[in-house]
Amino acid sequence: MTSKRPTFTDKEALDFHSHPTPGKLSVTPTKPMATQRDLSLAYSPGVAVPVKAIAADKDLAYEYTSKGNMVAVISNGTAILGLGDLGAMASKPVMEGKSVLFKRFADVDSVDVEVFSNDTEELITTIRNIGETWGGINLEDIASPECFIIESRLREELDIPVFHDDQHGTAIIAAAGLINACNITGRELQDVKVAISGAGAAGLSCAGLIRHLGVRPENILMCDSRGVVYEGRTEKMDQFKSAYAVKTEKRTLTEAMDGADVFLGLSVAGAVTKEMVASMAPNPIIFAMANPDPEITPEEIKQVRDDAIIATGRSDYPNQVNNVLGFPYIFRGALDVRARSINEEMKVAAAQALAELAREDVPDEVAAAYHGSRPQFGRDYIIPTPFDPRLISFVPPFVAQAAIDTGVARKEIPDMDEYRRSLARRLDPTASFVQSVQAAVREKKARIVFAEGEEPSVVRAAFSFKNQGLGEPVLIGREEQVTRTMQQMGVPEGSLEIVNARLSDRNPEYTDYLYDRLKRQGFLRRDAQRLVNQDRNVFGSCMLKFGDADGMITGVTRNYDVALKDVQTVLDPIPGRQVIGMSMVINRGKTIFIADTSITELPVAEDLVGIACESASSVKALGFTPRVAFVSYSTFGNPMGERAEKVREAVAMLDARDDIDFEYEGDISVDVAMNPGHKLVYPFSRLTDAANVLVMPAIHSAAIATKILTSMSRATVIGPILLGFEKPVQIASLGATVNDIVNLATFAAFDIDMLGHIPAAK
Ligand SMILES: NC(=O)C1=CN([C@@H]2O[C@H](COP(=O)(O)OP(=O)(O)OC[C@H]3O[C@@H](n4cnc5c(N)ncnc54)[C@H](OP(=O)(O)O)[C@@H]3O)[C@@H](O)[C@H]2O)C=CC1
Ligand SMILES: CC(=O)C(=O)O
Ligand SMILES: [Mg+2]
Repeated sequence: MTSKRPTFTDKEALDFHSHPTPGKLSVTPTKPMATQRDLSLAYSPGVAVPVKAIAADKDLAYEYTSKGNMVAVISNGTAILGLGDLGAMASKPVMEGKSVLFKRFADVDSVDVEVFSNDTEELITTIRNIGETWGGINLEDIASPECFIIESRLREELDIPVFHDDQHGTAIIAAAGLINACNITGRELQDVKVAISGAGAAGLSCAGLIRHLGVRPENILMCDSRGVVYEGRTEKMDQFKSAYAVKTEKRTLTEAMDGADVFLGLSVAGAVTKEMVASMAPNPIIFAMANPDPEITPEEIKQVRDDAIIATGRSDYPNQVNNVLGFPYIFRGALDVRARSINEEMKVAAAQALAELAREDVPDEVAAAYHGSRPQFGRDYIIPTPFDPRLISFVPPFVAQAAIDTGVARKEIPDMDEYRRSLARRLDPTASFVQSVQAAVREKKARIVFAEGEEPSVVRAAFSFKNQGLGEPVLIGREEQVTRTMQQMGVPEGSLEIVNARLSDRNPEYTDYLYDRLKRQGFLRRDAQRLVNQDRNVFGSCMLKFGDADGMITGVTRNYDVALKDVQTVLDPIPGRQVIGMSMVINRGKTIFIADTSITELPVAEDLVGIACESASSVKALGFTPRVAFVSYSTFGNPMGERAEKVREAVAMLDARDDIDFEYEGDISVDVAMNPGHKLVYPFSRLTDAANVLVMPAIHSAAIATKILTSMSRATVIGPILLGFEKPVQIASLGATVNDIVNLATFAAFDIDMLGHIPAAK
């Protein structure tokens, strides 16, 4: 297969880490700190009450502090990834990264702690002394063999889970893959012969776990930089390797792999040759997991074998064996039962759960997370991918149950089904939603115009858009200027298409069209010519009109109204449809849509009907069931007023139509509409649940409400998404971030308008 390795420049990686705020983490309070009362409860004197309670019973820290959902990621930087000993400070980006993954995949709060010491005893003392304050400790990137001593001592001395991820995380995922690879090749674990390259943290832990799962000790040949770890060897041995030494005549990795069913690589790139692979048993299982480059590449393996099941630690080949599939979910399960440790049974439960999940049928919403292709259990899909949204609700219950069964849980889970549902609700819905839109867009390979092509943030967004496989960006601008910006951004020359409006051979055709459109509005031909040459929004819109591109993103350098006017110079609404702006607001597991946030200032009843039809159809196209509320300051006529009357008129107009296939209600105030229990007071309401589409009575209420949500809550706001134009154009707000631009470009490529809409008027 060809490498699909995601490409980014060093500058992009640095910018990602420094903008808009240095680092990847921040702390968010869970209590309001608004009033004097809040202050006296949160701090002195109120805080004295939980202090005394915890002093009397330390386990009450789980009730009154964040301990129960807080994991420390601790390192001294002596073995950072495959980069070696680069010190504690250099390990900070990785540790922050692990903390972010904890939050992203399992809603575990986490902070990184770097300890500036390479002394084993000092490290143990330091971690032990701060240990009990956390719900668990994830040790990371600490060199072997010290890591074994540090972890086992801390496990003895602390009453919380201490888990060295590089050992056990890796072992759990490798074991899950091995269980499934054996299943596919018809092998039993107790029969397989395994050669392992690497007798360090990861290699020895893998050997330990697969032994526990049934592989016979004498069938595991460990190799390190000196060859096979055999009984009687003295060179470069320690107590940890000795535990895996076997009686054998074999001395080299070449000999160990001869006839082996399974190879596990946890050593260094290039440790394995094609000849070694060729000598393995039929249908060999080859996990070359060294990072960032495997012991042998899948391409090399395929040159000598067509019957191998292959896995690597990387995301650009099928079957990624990486510990990110493990630690978030293992700790989630452990924390939820307030486990005192993570034991073998919990690790085995996690490995078996991961193996089982890969064998399950992949439903639609999961296929979306796999970039649109539906994986099927088999040689190229032996293990779920990290973005599988089922992981959060599938794996932790097995871990939690194993903790309960083995007596290390402080807490039971009374209702496992409810626990599973609550786990699913923890997942940030933005990420899954954006991913499913991205999956659809990747299939389309749309050509998207980035109209402000000389702007640094636009260049970066275009590069990111292309690298994520979302489509083909076209930058409008002067070549020398765009190229200079690309150089400053570290974007490789020639990697993005640039179109100079002034020099384009499409100008005469675009000018003819525009002149014909504007000639009765006081425009001369040369005015039209000037617009095409000089106005990038006009030129870009002409590209869409003539099919030279599929969508456009603009707005970063001009205010919304100006950009909109430029676009309207060239493009019309879809006949029978209304152009609207719809914002998507995602907060704490809930998604709502607000319209019209950008076009019609004071909508009359007909406009409100159009806004409702447009937004309901779009929301449906995005995979949601729309429940539309025509919101107002009044609820069902109380109090009456001029604006509320327009809203009531709009509802009556919809009532008179027979082509409306979505739920709607109004006039209704926001608090009533968004309360699923509102039927108790208004039993006649036609909404079957809380409204998720809020049609606002005027643009100012829509825009103000959305901005308040953005500023005052942790809500993620996408949009306004522009709907109803004959060609998909999206307008970002002035100074939009690279992420905002990419999101809106993705919506331009998605082209919701083409997905079937109810007309504004019948
Ligand atoms: N995919 C994943 O999720 C993970 C992958 N890894 C990868 O596994 C590898 C090892 O990591 P880790 O166990 O933490 O590191 P360690 O430093 O603890 O262990 C490395 C081991 O590799 C051995 N080794 C070095 N060179 C060779 C060679 N040429 N042939 C055979 N063995 C060799 C070392 O031998 P000796 O003992 O003689 O020095 C040592 O036993 C790294 O590449 C890392 O990226 C690690 C964690 C997770
Ligand atoms: C994946 C990981 O934890 C490592 O490479 O160290
Ligand atoms: Mg690591």
